Amino acid sequence: MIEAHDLAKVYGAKTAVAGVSFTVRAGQVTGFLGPNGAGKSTTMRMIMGLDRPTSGTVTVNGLPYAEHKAPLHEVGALLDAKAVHTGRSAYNHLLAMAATHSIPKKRVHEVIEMTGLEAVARKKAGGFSLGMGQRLGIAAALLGDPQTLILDEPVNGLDPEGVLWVRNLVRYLANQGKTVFLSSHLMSEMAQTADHLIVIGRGRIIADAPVKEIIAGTRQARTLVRTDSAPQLASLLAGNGVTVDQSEPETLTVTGLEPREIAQVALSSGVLVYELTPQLSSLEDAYFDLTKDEVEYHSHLTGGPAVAAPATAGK
Ligand SMILES: Nc1ncnc2c1ncn2[C@@H]1O[C@H](COP(=O)(O)OP(=O)(O)OP(=O)(O)O)[C@@H](O)[C@H]1O
Repeated sequence: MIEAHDLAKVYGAKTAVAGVSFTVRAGQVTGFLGPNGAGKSTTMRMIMGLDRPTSGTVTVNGLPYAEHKAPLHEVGALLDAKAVHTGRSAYNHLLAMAATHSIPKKRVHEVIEMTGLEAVARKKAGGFSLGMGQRLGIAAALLGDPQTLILDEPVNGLDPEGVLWVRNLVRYLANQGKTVFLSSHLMSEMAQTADHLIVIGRGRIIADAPVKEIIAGTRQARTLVRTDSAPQLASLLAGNGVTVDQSEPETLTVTGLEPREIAQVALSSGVLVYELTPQLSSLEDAYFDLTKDEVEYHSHLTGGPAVAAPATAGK
């Protein structure tokens, strides 16, 4: 378990983390999501004792990281996949780490196998691709079979097979009762991987809830409507907080009304409707809604979540 209380980090005039409190629980995958510069890496570094908090506290399994006698058995972290001694082979790198905690060679072989590094284990880590470096970083994090895992952008640089592998691995570890804390910019990835999300924007927590609640809670109901009288129905529905977007001749997307209310309007005007489908909002939509006021560098999001402003028909 990870527990942060009023945790803050200020660099000169810059407040990177503005006093956050949260709990990351065992037995589930918790995603740490936020735009660039939101404070994710700084928070993770403070958890790992690599950055001293300006104020507040953070503990891992009940103690500050530095007070654990055998930290590799408590918490494994992937914070910077490039932080590997480049001249050493992957095997020797892991062996050297293992030696600091009297971890047997057998475990080194195990983590190499778990991370699919067998073929390159004797090669110098300096020549590794980004994806291989990520796998090695994850192998190192798993070495002490820790109760808590902290992975900063673990799918960064991985191919689709690697992404799937990370997803299955973290799920497996959470099912074993471990605490898994994972950061990512990839909202779609989080939707498939995490059970619970902590969303951070400009150093503050803006959501801390199960993924399902975040998806369900932030958007107004949207309904796909198919009708042979699209312009007529659009003008009947639009206005008073209801927006209607016509994407195809017989297709409308209605925001702000429940399907039953749309059907009622259509019925009372004699308009034929042949499909009414509630649209589930994606995590990407929810994330964009949550963070739209919290983005430090707006340009970083312009190529990101595609949330088209609905056009209002009939105006
Ligand atoms: N050593 C430092 N000195 C000064 N400012 C820093 C330092 N480290 C981070 N910051 C600033 O603190 C803020 C939070 O940075 P942080 O790296 O924690 O964000 P992040 O959410 O991990 O972002 P990204 O996804 O881009 O890595 C940013 O504005 C960053 O520029």
